[in-house]
Amino acid sequence: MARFVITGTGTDIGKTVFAAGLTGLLNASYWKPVQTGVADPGPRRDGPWPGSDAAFVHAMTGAPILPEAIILPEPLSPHRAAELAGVTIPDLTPPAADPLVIEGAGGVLVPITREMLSADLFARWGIPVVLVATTGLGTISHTLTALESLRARSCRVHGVAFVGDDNPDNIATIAALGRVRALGRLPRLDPLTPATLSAAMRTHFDPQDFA
Ligand SMILES: Nc1ncnc2c1ncn2[C@@H]1O[C@H](COP(=O)(O)OP(=O)(O)OP(=O)(O)O)[C@@H](O)[C@H]1O
Ligand SMILES: C[C@H](N)[C@H](N)CCCCCC(=O)O
Ligand SMILES: [Mg+2]
Repeated sequence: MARFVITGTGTDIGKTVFAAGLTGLLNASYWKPVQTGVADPGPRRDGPWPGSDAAFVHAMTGAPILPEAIILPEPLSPHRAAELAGVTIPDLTPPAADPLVIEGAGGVLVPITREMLSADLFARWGIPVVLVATTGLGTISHTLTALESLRARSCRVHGVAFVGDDNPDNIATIAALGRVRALGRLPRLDPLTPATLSAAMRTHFDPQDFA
């Protein structure tokens, strides 16, 4: 089985870019169960909604995209975006695809509902969790805090994937104090293209670490 949940130390930190890279590296399918901040494009096109994380992953990899369980227009936490849309979050049982890369919304404790946080869902799934973290100042506390939150909820922590400029001591410190595998580091790519992302993933990550 090669099924992984991609979560992060927060929102906007690089989960989708890393998830796209991992999806390509593993020849996996991709699933974003709850997407917020994306407006309905009208009659659903044959494919991911423009502006969604799934649309980015598909553009970067051409990978099979499994439809979101729910897409909400407000760029907010799922619990609040659903309330404002007047809907309830549906059942979020992962598809059976394998290999499969699942991307969470925002950081590890983002509320899916007012009763269930993202990490609670990941624990229920029992799928290994990859925590995406930045490399610069501030990441040590953010990452160790996220790891404690995941473990307190019995999530299966697979390792940390870093995004950003190299920072060997921050990475080593997090690995040691967090008792966690540093899986690799994805540099900030410019340009960010299917080719540069694929090359960077092959250079900085080992598929065997996800076997
Ligand atoms: N390795 C990278 N190289 C270049 N740009 C990057 C990289 N990682 C992230 N970015 C850019 O940073 C921004 C945020 O990245 P991304 O969308 O992956 O964040 P996210 O954690 O998935 O956010 P969300 O919580 O909304 O899902 C995007 O504009 C993305 O293109
Ligand atoms: C809108 C954003 N891009 C994500 N989809 C959702 C992020 C929720 C963050 C909630 C929080 O931690 O305050
Ligand atoms: Mg994302």
